[in-house]
Amino acid sequence: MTEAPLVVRDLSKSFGGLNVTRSVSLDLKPGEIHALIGPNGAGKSTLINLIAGELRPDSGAIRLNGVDVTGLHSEQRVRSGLARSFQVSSVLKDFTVLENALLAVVGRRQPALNWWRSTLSDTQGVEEAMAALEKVGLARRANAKVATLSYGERRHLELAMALALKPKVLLLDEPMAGVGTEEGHELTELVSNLRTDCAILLVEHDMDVVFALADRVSVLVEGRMIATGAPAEVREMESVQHAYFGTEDVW
Ligand SMILES: Nc1ncnc2c1ncn2[C@@H]1O[C@H](COP(=O)(O)OP(=O)(O)OP(=O)(O)O)[C@@H](O)[C@H]1O
Repeated sequence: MTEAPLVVRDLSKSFGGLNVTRSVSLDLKPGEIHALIGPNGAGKSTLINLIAGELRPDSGAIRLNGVDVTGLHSEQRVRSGLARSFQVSSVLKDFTVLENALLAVVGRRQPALNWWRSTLSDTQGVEEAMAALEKVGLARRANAKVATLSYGERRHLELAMALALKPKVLLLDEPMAGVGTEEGHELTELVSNLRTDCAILLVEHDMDVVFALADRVSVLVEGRMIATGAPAEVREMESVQHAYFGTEDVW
């Protein structure tokens, strides 16, 4: 049987005396959107950073498409089929939309020096970058300077840059943060359609978005994974209501 695109096993991470990730295990199935939720400070971003390779775990293992990537750098994980879209805007404002998407394509294919000169005449690269922009509805803005894009359009571009890496696994850390209601709906639909391209691990605080998108939900509380299941199922779990929701009715 083929292994799940992302398998996390018994992952642990401490900062000084603080155990932020405690023996966390997680499987991401092909084509699923899996939401990771939990209260502030539960360790969601730390887990994403561990999976992306920005942080090293103290123990445990991470496998991408059957390959153990625990000891690999983030760029090597990208080449193994992992991409992430950042919470903080990471696009180059003085470049055009197309140039930003092209940078992502080139970064995947040719991380060595001397890349930019060859990139400008790289028709296949341009086609791949345009295909990624098409996916997020930004192709018509390809030649616009990023500085002229709306905030929502920049979030679309960040997604396109992640997609240009042709990932099998996409990590999305609060993709809707800071966007308005209408743009939020658009982004939700867009993310929903990405299911056919890759499996997605989504960190999201907005429960409406979680319910609209997630096939499964995992709940992280104080560094421990306390529940995984279908959204409606997880919502009803007493342990989840007790540990995560406390006095607030966030659903
Ligand atoms: N580099 C670090 N050094 C020390 N402590 C850290 C570091 N990074 C995170 N922490 C701590 O680890 C805990 C988990 O943080 P993390 O950002 O992963 O939580 P989170 O669930 O993403 O929170 P939020 O929902 O507020 O973004 C917090 O107590 C945080 O202060």
